[in-house]
Amino acid sequence: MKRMDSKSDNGREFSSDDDASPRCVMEAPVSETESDSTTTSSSSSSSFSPEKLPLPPPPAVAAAALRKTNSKESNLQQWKTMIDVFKFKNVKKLTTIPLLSAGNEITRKGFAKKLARIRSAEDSIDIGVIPTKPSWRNFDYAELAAATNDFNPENLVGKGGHAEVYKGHLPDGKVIAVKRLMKNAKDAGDRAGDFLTELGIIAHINHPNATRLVGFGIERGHYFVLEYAPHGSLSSLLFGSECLEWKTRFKVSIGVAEGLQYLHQDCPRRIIHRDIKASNILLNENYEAEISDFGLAKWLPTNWAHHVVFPIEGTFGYLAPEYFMHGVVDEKTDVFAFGVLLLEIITGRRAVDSDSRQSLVIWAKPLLDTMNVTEIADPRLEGEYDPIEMKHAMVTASLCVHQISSKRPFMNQVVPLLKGEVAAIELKQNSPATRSLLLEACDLEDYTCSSYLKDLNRHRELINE
Ligand SMILES: Nc1ncnc2c1ncn2[C@@H]1O[C@H](COP(=O)(O)OP(=O)(O)OP(=O)(O)O)[C@@H](O)[C@H]1O
Repeated sequence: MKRMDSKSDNGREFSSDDDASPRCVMEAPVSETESDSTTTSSSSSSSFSPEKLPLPPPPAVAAAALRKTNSKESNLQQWKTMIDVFKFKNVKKLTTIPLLSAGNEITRKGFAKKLARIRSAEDSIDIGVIPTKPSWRNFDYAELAAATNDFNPENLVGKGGHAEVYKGHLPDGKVIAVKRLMKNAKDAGDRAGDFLTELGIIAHINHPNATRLVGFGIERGHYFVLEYAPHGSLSSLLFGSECLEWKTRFKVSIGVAEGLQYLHQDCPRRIIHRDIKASNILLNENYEAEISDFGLAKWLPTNWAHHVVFPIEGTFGYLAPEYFMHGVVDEKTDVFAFGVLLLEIITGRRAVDSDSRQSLVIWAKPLLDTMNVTEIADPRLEGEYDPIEMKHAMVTASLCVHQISSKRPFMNQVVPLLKGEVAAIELKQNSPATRSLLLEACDLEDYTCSSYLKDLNRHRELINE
């Protein structure tokens, strides 16, 4: 469940290129005059003058939320304060975006160029698709407290590194999950920014295999109000006391794959999740998978092939090599994590064994290469699985955890592969040969299991330092 942050190997800082995304959310609730004055005052703290730049992108989801829900003055003030703080942070962050090459001080000209790139990427995004009448709303603290019996510990259904999740009931009988973000080491502005980014992303998503937003709360903390998933997380079922039957496992695998395909390719603004793992897959009343926890998710505009990000965040055991070694992130980072998740579903083993600290990818590799179904399958299944589905799952997992990112399939290839609608060989023949330069530099044809293990260990050392 724990995420970890770490420094890159030489300690240099890569900044996330996508500060643009939260800004889209942020600009919304402030009127033009207010917006201008806020930006100007923020900019005075930095050497760069954002007011000389093109106008910000049009309003987005938070505007819709605010228009719909905020009648109270105090509420508006709360938002405004959060927005002011966030804008200040955002401008500060933007002024310090380093160049991709290590050690280079960013120049004003370089920054302007970079920002122009960011803006042109944003401009290509059609955000007109945001629903004008969102079904979610702003909850008062009193409503959330009433729903959760004053955040009674008995209602606590889950706890992650960043949040506590409480089961609750609304007056109309709807069952909800209230995710209360915990105060962490970050300051108020960063927390508000993170909250708004996550809110913007969840509000944007509309797919049966992704968690559904009921609303949010901003009084006395930051809250997401989500549809309640009665069967909890895949992690609790897969590694629980009872054996999860193969039929459900396979259904969940397809659901997650379809949810990821939606995020990567089909939703109006492409999204990478960056923290796909068993505890972030929830199961609804029909045991259908819902991808949850968008705390690390990033917008991925169409004309950015990938990002270089810092800090490296995610969950140990699920991280793709190019990400934990070089900070390179794109949708293939999620594909790798999905491959690890598939291996967990197949084997009933965790991504990293808690005792031996052995990586599941390394353990499974020889069994995948030889298609050794009996050895790799979870012994708790006692052979009770569909061998064809198992083989499809193995072939898919094997391709997804390829050390070389460009050799991993895209999620719209994974779905038919997993369903057995296409063979791996056909996939290879139809794959486009395009490779990005940066990935080309990171991909080493002779990247072996042992070098992966070495990198993984080095990475673990860095986290523990
Ligand atoms: N909608 C929901 N319905 C039921 N249970 C939920 C729901 N959302 C979250 N949970 C439970 O709460 C746990 C923690 O939630 P979540 O992963 O969102 O928290 P987090 O602090 O962001 O986690 P992380 O440590 O990955 O950052 C989940 O693993 C799940 O068991």
